[in-house]
Amino acid sequence: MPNKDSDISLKYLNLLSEKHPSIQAASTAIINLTALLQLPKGTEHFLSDVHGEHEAFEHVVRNGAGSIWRKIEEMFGDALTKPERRNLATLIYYPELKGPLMLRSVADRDEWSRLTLIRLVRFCRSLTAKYRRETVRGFLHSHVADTIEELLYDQQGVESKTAYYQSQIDTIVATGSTLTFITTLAELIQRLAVARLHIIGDIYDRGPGAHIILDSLMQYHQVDIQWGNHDILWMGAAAGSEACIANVIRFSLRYGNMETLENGYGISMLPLASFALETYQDDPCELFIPKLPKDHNFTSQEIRLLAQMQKAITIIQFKLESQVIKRRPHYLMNDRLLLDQIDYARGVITLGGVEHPLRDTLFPTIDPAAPDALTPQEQSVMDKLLQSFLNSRKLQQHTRFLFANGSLYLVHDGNLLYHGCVAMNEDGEFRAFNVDGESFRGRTFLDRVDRLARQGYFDIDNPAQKQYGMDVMWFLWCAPQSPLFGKEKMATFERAFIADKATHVEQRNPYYSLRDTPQSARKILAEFGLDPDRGCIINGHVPVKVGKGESPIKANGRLIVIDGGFSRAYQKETGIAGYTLISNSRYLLLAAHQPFESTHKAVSEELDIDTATEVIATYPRRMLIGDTDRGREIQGQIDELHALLHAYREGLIKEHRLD
Ligand SMILES: O=P(O)(O)OC[C@H]1O[C@](O)(COP(=O)(O)O)[C@@H](O)[C@@H]1O
Ligand SMILES: [Mn+2]
Repeated sequence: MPNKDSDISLKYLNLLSEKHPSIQAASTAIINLTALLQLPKGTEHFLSDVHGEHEAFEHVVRNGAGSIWRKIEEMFGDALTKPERRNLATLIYYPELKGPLMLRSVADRDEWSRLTLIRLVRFCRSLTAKYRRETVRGFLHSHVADTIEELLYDQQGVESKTAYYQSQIDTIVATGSTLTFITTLAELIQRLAVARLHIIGDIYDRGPGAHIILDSLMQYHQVDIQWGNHDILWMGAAAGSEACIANVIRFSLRYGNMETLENGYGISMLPLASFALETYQDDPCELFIPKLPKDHNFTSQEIRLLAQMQKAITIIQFKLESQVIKRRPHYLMNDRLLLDQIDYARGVITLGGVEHPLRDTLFPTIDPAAPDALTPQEQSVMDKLLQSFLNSRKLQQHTRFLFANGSLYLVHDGNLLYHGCVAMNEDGEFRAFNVDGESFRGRTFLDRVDRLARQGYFDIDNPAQKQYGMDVMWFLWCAPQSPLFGKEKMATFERAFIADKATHVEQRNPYYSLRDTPQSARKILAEFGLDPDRGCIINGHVPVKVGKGESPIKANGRLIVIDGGFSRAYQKETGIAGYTLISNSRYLLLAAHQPFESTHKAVSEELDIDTATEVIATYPRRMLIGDTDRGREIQGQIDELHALLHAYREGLIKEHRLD
């Protein structure tokens, strides 16, 4: 029992009594919450660097990173043939697509329906064991909740109920409700299989479907996001940062991936296209030919236009970035003022005292006397693009979702989740970031830039502060000390204009070598108030070169990198096609996925993703909800309810309802 003189104020207890208006209501809440703590913790999945590969993402979420297939094998391994199990799995993953196909193709619809419903109920029932009945009911639409609940909690084998149960199945079929119930059961299975999803950054860029992933995450029952550099870039663009807008467009054009910009967010490329056509009409723009997938369907004219647009926006980007760097000297990025280092007459650039010939010397919009000044036409293009970004309802909705459900890092159940790094010096100390005479490092630095990024989006009453925040969002995209980037430079200019590959190298922050040592990981865990002996840092951002023998598990298990290359651009480097880290009530598992073909093939050919799963850690006992952060929150609620009960009983608060 909590102590009587808890410091919970009477005012707060009065508020609480509105929600629990009687002694019995408060007691019932205590009973339910206390029992909840005894349930096994929910299964959580961690993903990162999905980079717009929406079909692969959808599949690994729908198939529970392979856990649903394993359970089907376990439950139906003897009763069903492998083709029947594959069919059932595909139906569970894509009920809305596979269900209609099956109903049209099976010989005996009613028989298939009955059998399938019974199997899905059985499968679903096995997953409900970890949930309160009320929670499961909360996942169901009201028009089917009663029936589903009766089917799920049917007392197996009780003579009197068998006919009752069978009749429900038969009547579902007879009333033509099979598809509704198959879909409901399948979606319930997907929900029950994964209690919570953690996305550790880089939803956007390179692949075509970031906007589709965001829509899907907005519908997901429990999700948190730790922003990646690509995410904060799009968030900065949505906030109205011109430097971020230019980068977002350049990156999309680089991959010829206009779906998110044009179809997802309705951003018109017309102003940029017409400006590029006119300004670069005689320029082959060869260095800016987009990196296109083999199966692209662009015409040669379209590819040429994309190249002209990419060059046009790249020059605008460099100018805008120079402006940011000059107005934020504390970013210490003057080495990136590259336009000022170019001898336009000779077509060379001097970097670190070394002269490099430029592979492209056509800069029709650059005035050597003021290289980072936008021409009136460039400014007009940026003005129109800015309006397009600000007025895109879907982009603004996704951005607000990322702010509401996301952050720079997350401390969760003793673990620390962030996309990139915590900037360190060679000696393993946290790198200080100095501004206005103040020094920020480690956790205080991450907290500061998290808040400044939010100001960059929300602080519309204070334009100067908002601009400061928007510049921070650009800083987080590409600055050496950014916790989302962590490389000495983003060598976009060098990779485009300089042949010498030595200038293309992006030296990583010392964090990336120190992260292999347990003491650095332990230092970071302690910095964030976590147990250095048991906590785990979970990162994305830098692809794990699995094919070359690199392990995702670093620092004796204190740090795990889960960027397994969902992005097709990185699969050569990683040798796999993405990781899912799985934390359930017994184990910490790492699932390594093989490449995913397509949703169409997954449904029509019943192809699944081959996933190899390895146990990373086995918990000493089954972890309960009571062992988690959520459990600690619930315990707090229980303590408050005991105080309320006490207040009712001591006559300090009157009952509002006579239960
Ligand atoms: O070759 P691409 O796709 O342009 O990517 C190169 C750029 O992307 C980065 O790797 C950042 O993107 P990631 O966070 O996805 O790695 C930069 O370091 C690099 O300059
Ligand atoms: Mn990244």
